[in-house]
Amino acid sequence: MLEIGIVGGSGYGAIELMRLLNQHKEVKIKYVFSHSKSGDDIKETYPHLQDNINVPFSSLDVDKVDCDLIFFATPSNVSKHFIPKLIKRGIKVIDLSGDFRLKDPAVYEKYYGEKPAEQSVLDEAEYSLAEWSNINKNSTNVIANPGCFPTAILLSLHPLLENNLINKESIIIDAKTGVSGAGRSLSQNAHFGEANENFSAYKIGTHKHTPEIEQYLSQVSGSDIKVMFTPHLVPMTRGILATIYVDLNEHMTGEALYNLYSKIYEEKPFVRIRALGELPKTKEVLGSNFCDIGIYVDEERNKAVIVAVIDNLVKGASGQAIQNMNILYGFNENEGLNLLPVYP
Ligand SMILES: NC(=O)C1=CN([C@@H]2O[C@H](COP(=O)(O)OP(=O)(O)OC[C@H]3O[C@@H](n4cnc5c(N)ncnc54)[C@H](OP(=O)(O)O)[C@@H]3O)[C@@H](O)[C@H]2O)C=CC1
Ligand SMILES: CC(=O)N[C@@H](CCC(=O)OP(=O)(O)O)C(=O)O
Repeated sequence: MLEIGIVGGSGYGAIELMRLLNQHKEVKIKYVFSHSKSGDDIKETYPHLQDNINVPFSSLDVDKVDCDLIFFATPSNVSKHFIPKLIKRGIKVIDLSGDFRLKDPAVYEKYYGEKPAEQSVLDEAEYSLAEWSNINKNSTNVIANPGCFPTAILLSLHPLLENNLINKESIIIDAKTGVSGAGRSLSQNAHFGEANENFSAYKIGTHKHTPEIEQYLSQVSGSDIKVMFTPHLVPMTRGILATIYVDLNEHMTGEALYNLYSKIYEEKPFVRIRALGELPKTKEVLGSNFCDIGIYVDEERNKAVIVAVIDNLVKGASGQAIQNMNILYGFNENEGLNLLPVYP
């Protein structure tokens, strides 16, 4: 059994890790670390976990912790202070935060407003969009789990850039998220009175996921890619829907693009290409690790519109982190993640 620890224990990402790992056949949750609730019984904070997660919240001591792998489900500017020591002690790490996603420290500093991680660890960290992962059990010690918006967006755009099908300057991304994307701690935007019956765009041009998206797409295409990315907050708890507009390089039918996506994702169990004419809805992936993608080609205007949905807390965070763990250790990629969406 792989022994694991979870940091950020009382947050949404950690709770979702516990829900999913509880039915994973290859792992045992040895520690749930919490800096605010150390010593408390988990069920005092989360009664719904009663009798299922039987370890107390504890404090992380990097010199004493003894397990194989640690998930960090903490805000940015936390994991980078612990990870260098942990990997020196032979403990692998999957980081759900953004601390190790951006390779250029100056870009991290600009978008996160904080000092970047130690350069050597930043260099060795693997950004792992699970469907296109390069991780390897022998050499990977730190996995940077992608952000929630980038997950839906990069799975949608990867096939187009890899096959040089679009004008690289034409990418416009209009994305919507539910409020759980902001985490469990209180913030004015996620407050019921602000979010309920309301709909707003935010952080245009300044969102930290813009450079993350550009970094990945530039690697796939082999040239410098810039995108227009506008996130929106919608009054729902979970879910992301990204609508992506691109100019096609050459005339293409909807059927041809659908066939290309279907072939590319044929062997990837968590990406479902929806039938032509069908557009996915957030509830159709709720609680699951699926990313559903719908395709539309406007043949008159030579444009394609790709619509992708994920559950931000599963495929956008904890589910993908477990998928990455499965790939890293050679477990069945579906292990712990064989969940159909909750509907309605
Ligand atoms: N919510 C989402 O949809 C997604 C989140 N992410 C990323 O995953 C990470 C976790 O997100 P999420 O669970 O939603 O966030 P939450 O705010 O719900 O939880 C984060 C937890 O981290 C712990 N924490 C907070 N501050 C500190 C600190 N200074 N030092 C140590 N621990 C701290 C707290 O738990 P405790 O007090 O118990 O230690 C807190 O509950 C974030 O980096 C987020 O950006 C990524 C993709 C999607
Ligand atoms: C609603 C809301 O605030 N969503 C968050 C989602 C970010 C996230 O969770 O991803 P990271 O891991 O990159 O922080 C945001 O837009 O910043």
